[in-house]
Amino acid sequence: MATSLSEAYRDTTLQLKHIIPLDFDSIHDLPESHVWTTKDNLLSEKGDILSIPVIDLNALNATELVRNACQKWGMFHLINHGIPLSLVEEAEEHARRLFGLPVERKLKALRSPSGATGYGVARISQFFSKSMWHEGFTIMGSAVEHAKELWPDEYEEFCDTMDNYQKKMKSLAYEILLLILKALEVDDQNQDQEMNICSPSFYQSEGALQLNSYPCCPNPNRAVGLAPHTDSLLLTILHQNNTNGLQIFQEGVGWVPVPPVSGALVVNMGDLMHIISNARFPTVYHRVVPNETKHRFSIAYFYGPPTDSIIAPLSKFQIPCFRPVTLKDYISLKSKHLEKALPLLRI
Ligand SMILES: C=C1C[C@]23C[C@H]1CC[C@H]2[C@@]12CCC[C@@](C)(C(=O)O1)[C@H]2[C@@H]3C(=O)O
Ligand SMILES: O=C(O)CCC(=O)C(=O)O
Ligand SMILES: [Fe+2]
Repeated sequence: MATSLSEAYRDTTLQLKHIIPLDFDSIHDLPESHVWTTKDNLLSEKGDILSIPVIDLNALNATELVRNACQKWGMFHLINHGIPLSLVEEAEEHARRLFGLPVERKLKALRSPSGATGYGVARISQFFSKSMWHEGFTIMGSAVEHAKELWPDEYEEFCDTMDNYQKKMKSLAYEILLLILKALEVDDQNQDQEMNICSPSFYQSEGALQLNSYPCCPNPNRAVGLAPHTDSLLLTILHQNNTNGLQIFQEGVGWVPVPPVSGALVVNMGDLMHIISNARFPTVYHRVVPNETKHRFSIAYFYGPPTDSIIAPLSKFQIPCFRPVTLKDYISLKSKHLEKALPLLRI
């Protein structure tokens, strides 16, 4: 039996203090545990004029637009993506309902120290001495076990919405992946072969869903919503509610805000895409800054191949700059070395 994604994320080293979020409802001042002194808050001076491209999935020149956006930013806003707005709104509504529960209730669905799913702080928290102004809920496959802990009698609607959302995201992610392979000039003939490099059973990948909540913050300048990181898998599809906060880092430019575009989903490249594109596409280093007056919610879908797939630069690249790695091994490298995982694979 192949290892499931949640098994690959099983961790035996995490401690409970690295899982339980703050009880935001009862806090009126920023506690010392959440004050980040080293945070460089500097936004790019060109930040206002720089903006992440908006791409229409049905545009005739979508491939070229995706190629340029991926090369320059590793990120784009996607419109005409075919996901009904009603489904996105429904999922956001469920996320609000979940994070709005009293803390005792949310803690019933706490991620276990060795587990991958449920309520808790972001996994990367263990690498930082200060805590983030954030709470999350991770779903891999069915959410039913944790949903029952949150709402013993009325968990079904939540599960149905999350199932449906994941299913739609998965087919959209696949469509985007094909577009990206085209953008990388993998011709149709080679496509099957290239897909096999990613996986013999690519279509069985499950992906993961992360609901994020960043409550209003009493002192946003000294706090961090989500610390800078890159996403590990192939690509991420993000819905952000109408609240600023997401920023991406560009070498030589600084932090660039990614304000929400109504109706659009944000697509960003992850570490695995950086590998298969032989470093032609950057993996996006991003963070979230908190807000004093608006509560930010976001929903991220992480798309990747099955965990036993071998990840390597596409065969068209004659001088590969990464050595092959299975996703399972990459996950364990990343959980030990965070952003030093990718350089460790450099040839
Ligand atoms: C499939 C994934 C992707 C994960 C781990 C696992 C489930 C939760 C995802 C996140 C969500 C929050 C940021 C991140 C960096 C984190 O701490 O947990 C992500 C991470 C990754 O992209 O590495
Ligand atoms: O809230 C956001 O916009 C960012 C979320 C994110 O980066 C993640 O879940 O990996
Ligand atoms: Fe992320």
